[in-house]
Amino acid sequence: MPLIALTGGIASGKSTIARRLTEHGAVVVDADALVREVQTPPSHVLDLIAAEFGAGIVGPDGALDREALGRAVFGDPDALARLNEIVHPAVRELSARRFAEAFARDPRAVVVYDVPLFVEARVDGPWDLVVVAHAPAAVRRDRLVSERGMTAEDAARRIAAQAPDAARLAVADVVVDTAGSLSHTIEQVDELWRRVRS
Ligand SMILES: CC(C)(COP(=O)(O)OP(=O)(O)OC[C@H]1O[C@@H](n2cnc3c(N)ncnc32)[C@H](O)[C@@H]1O)[C@@H](O)C(=O)NCCC(=O)NCCS
Ligand SMILES: Nc1ncnc2c1ncn2[C@@H]1O[C@H](COP(=O)(O)OP(=O)(O)OP(=O)(O)O)[C@@H](O)[C@H]1O
Repeated sequence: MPLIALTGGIASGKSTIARRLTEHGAVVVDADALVREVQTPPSHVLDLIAAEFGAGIVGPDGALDREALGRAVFGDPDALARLNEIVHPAVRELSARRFAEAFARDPRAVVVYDVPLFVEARVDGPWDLVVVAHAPAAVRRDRLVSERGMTAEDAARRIAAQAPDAARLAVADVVVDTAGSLSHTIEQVDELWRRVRS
């Protein structure tokens, strides 16, 4: 039955942790995927985004131009706040539905919500555990540059658009140290799984 929130800054290793938990049998609900789902046309959320940020934010195929919207919001806190106000309520509703569906299918399921903006969006819920993936911002910035091809400036803007490490650590029940080797991360996740399953 446990409902677990998994958060961490960008490139902190949440996906790595979520994948390992899936291998153990957890049901992972991915907030980034829910964001994409509520933005896929036909979509009331997409209509609101176009009304707020201009029709140029929607490509010729009718889909959201993510790069253009990213340029508009990362680096402009007011614009980002307006985007969040449009997107987050829809994601909140959809996530609650997904948790309920997972527990209806299997009341003993371990459901993990992979949610980057747990702190920023004040995502509330009856969490049994809050797990924070933690690697210092400098490590995450280097990963964004070397592995995702971002410029150092883009990486810094994305990181600055999120809560500081201390704010996430303050709400953690469990911290997974993701600054070391991948096998060190996996070992900690396996330990976490034993704890939630015992
Ligand atoms: C601005 C958008 C179009 C950029 O799309 P893009 O494909 O470049 O990035 P993607 O969605 O894959 O996000 C990658 C990472 O960026 C960070 N990020 C995304 N949105 C935000 C945000 N609103 N505030 C801070 N960080 C964010 C997160 O760490 C996320 O995991 C998109 O991120 C978006 O619509 N964001 C608003 C909704 C949101 O809050 N998403 C975060 C998940 S809860
Ligand atoms: N010890 C580690 N634990 C986890 N990931 C690591 C570690 N060392 C290096 N990495 C790398 O760091 C990157 C983390 O990216 P990942 O997609 O897992 O992060 P994320 O938190 O899900 O990011 P996002 O917020 O952008 O969705 C991966 O490329 C992963 O291989």
